[in-house]
Amino acid sequence: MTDAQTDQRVLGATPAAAAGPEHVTEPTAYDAILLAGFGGPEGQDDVIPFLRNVTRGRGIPEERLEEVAHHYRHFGGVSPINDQNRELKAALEAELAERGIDLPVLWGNRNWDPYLADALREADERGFTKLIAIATSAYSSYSSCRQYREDFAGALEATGLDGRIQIDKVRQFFDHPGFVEPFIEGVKNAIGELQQKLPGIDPATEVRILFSTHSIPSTDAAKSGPAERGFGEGGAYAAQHLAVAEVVSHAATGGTVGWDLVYQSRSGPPSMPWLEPDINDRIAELPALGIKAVVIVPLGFVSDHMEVLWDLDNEAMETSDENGLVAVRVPTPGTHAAYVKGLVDLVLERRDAVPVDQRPAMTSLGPWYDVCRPGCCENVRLGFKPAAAGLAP
Ligand SMILES: CC1=C(CCC(=O)O)c2cc3nc(cc4[nH]c(cc5[nH]c(cc1n2)c(C)c5CCC(=O)O)c(CCC(=O)O)c4C)C(CCC(=O)O)=C3C
Ligand SMILES: [Fe+2]
Repeated sequence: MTDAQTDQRVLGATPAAAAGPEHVTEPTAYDAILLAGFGGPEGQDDVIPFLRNVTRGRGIPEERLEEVAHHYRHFGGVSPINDQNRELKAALEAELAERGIDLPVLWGNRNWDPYLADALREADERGFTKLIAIATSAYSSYSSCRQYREDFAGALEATGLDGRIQIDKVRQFFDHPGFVEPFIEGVKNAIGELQQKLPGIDPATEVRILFSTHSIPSTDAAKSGPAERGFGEGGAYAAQHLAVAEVVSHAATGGTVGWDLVYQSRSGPPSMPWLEPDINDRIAELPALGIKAVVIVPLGFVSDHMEVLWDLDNEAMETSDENGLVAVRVPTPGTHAAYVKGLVDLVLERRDAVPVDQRPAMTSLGPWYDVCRPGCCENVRLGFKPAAAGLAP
């Protein structure tokens, strides 16, 4: 580093940036990939214990738990999420093998068996000490980033492997082409499908694209992303979704079709503000605007799990129907070849410390940080707990 660069870094640096690099500049010899999932029940007896795991200490009303239990019960008490992660693991292994990359994939969940702690015990038995985690979550917020990091720290503590195993995490990948391209393809296909179903429909005036993501408490949203970067009320969480929605809309329709960012799956008590508008409320407003059909894009999710199957395919479809709208739901990335390839690219980018200007990012917000900044994605209600894969607190 020249003196000028050193000076600039010191003078221009926020305290957080001074605490360590945002993007790694040294390669790391990882031993294995840790695929970190949410977890879900696999039978009726698992439903309540799973829901208790997810909501412990979170102030989620009992009525909401009963309602969500009913969603799982409807599908035999089985969430599709674990099978989807088994398929993703197999697809990653096939992609790694094809590219001649010797990195085993270990899978562990935050909220259900196999747990993160199980994956860490397996790592230890196999002599692995450096893991690179891929969480099945693309955006920045407490629930979608920091909570995974806290659960890594909790699992290290619970297994006594803290200090012996290092867990790093690939950057939030909301604007990585591997995540974004399947949505672009999906929106293009969905508009074609609507034109078949409703011959003569004018997408520019009669179709609306609804980009849907998980609602989160407004206080969490405001604190999402690095503490030193102001993103306004919705924080990095809303800013990232808006930026990706803009890219998808432009690539799929040339920006000719109107769109909204909407939220789903709100769960806190009514007294607590969560991000809005709810997808169902927005759908109900559309007929008055001359809209005849909607494209529902599960932009906040990586697979067709319960929030997608119930809250979109069931509820939002029904609301569309009640409002006389034809609706098509776009697939999530799932095991789309571009997504699987993209996740492997993210691991290699981090392993090899690829320079920032050579990292793919489809919005001006990225490529996102490798190392979460101090205070990143705070949960004001819960305070800071120890978290791996980032700078303290
Ligand atoms: C941002 C976000 C994502 C996307 C990022 C990511 O994917 O990580 C996500 C994903 C998921 N959420 C899921 C399930 C649940 N989430 C709940 C509760 C909550 N989610 C929240 C946020 C998010 N959640 C929040 C702020 C709460 C309130 C409690 C708290 O403050 O933590 C509850 C409790 C009942 C309820 O309140 O709904 C359940 C059962 C499943 C599994 C689905 C399946 O089984 O197929 C998945 C993938
Ligand atoms: Fe959730």
